Order: sequence, then C-alpha cells, then structure tokens
Amino acid sequence: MPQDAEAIRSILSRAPVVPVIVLDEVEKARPLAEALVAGGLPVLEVTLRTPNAFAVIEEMKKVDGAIVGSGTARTGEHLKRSADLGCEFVVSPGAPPRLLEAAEHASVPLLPGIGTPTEAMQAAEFGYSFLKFFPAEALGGAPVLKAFASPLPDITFCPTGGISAANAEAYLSLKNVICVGGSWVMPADAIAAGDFDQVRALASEAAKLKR
Ligand SMILES: O=C[C@H](O)COP(=O)(O)O
Ligand SMILES: CC(=O)C(=O)O
Repeated sequence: MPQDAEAIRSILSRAPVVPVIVLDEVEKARPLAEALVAGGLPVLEVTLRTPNAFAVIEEMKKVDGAIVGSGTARTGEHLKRSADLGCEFVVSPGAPPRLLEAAEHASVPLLPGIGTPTEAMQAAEFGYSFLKFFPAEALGGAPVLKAFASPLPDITFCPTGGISAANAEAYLSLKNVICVGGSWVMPADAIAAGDFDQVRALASEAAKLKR
C-alpha cells in the first residue's frame, strides 16, 4: 500500500513543530510529554536511538492528547515494533528501498527522509507525497526546499536538522512545507535538570510559529 497520505497530513497538520526526542530515562518520558503537549505541541517523534526508546514511547502514549510516533526507523522490525506498540506514525532519516518495501506491509504510516530530488522522486515512485527533508540546514536549508517546489509540486516536506526558533519560519513560510521537526524545544540541560517548565515555555513559543 502506498503511504497513507491523509493520515500523515492529518498528524503533521496538528502543530507547526514536531519535537524530535532522544531520551533514555523512562521516568522523564511522561513529564516531558506532558510539558510538550501542554505547550501546544502534541505530535511527538521518539527516536529509536536509545536502549529504552520503546519504553519511552509506551510512557508517552499514556499522556492525554499526545500523538506518539517513532523516529530513526531503519528496518522492517522497527516498523513492526512501532505498530505493535500503537505508534501513530513512524519517521526515518532516509528512504532505502527495503524500508519502503517493508512499509507497504506495515499498519502504521511512514514519513521517510530524503536529501536530494532523486531520492524524493524515488520515494514518490513508491507512492509517497509527504517526506522528511534531512538534515535540512546542513543540506542548504530553506532555499533548497524552495527550489524543490516547482519541479516537485506534488511533494510536501517536514524539514528537520538544525532548525530552531530563529530559522523555523523561513521553512514554514514555504508552500511545500507542512511543519518542521526539531529538538530545540527540549534543551539537554533542561531535561537533565528536570526543568519541564522551561520545555513547556519553549513549546508554547514554538506552537505560535506562523505557517
Ligand atoms: O538528528 C537530528 C535530530 O533528531 C533533530 O535535529 P536537531 O537536533 O538539529 O533539531
Ligand atoms: C532525523 C529524524 O527525524 C529521524 O531520526 O528519524
């Protein structure tokens, strides 16, 4: 089955920013998700980069209003475990054909990542119309995505990588961008200190970004 574009559109429309979460401390999962949701960012991408990532996902799913997905998915097994845990979406930094083939049999929608027009066109051949642009700033930032819009008008992006409050609106103002991803709303020192009020305040600012 090609990408469930309506499911992905509906999720990515919920807020201008998707927090990209790297967390191993399971006891911090709920207060972090509560702060992000209370600040106005309900869509949470929990990267599978830590040993406890799946346990973090399970905790975050208990938070009212949280729409939890996994990130950094690289294999069919990542897709299956994410679906079994009730993730509402799965994100990958790339779009290797074997992952896209596995996604055809998965019961959870995938948002794969691309960095070039050729990769975007390959993903489109698999039926994808929503893609991550990663790593956005390192690849040239908003001007590159703006240049994709005319030749690739059927593809909408969620850029991620190096985005912050200072440059997010440059992306969000583009017609081929639905939202941005980023970790700036949960600084590592705030998480380490358990300062979830700071996270909530940063999320609240991010939720007000115009798109
Ligand atoms: O690997 C990239 C992060 O998950 C998201 O990027 P960032 O930390 O630059 O916002
Ligand atoms: C970069 C990103 O979004 C991911 O690791 O899935």
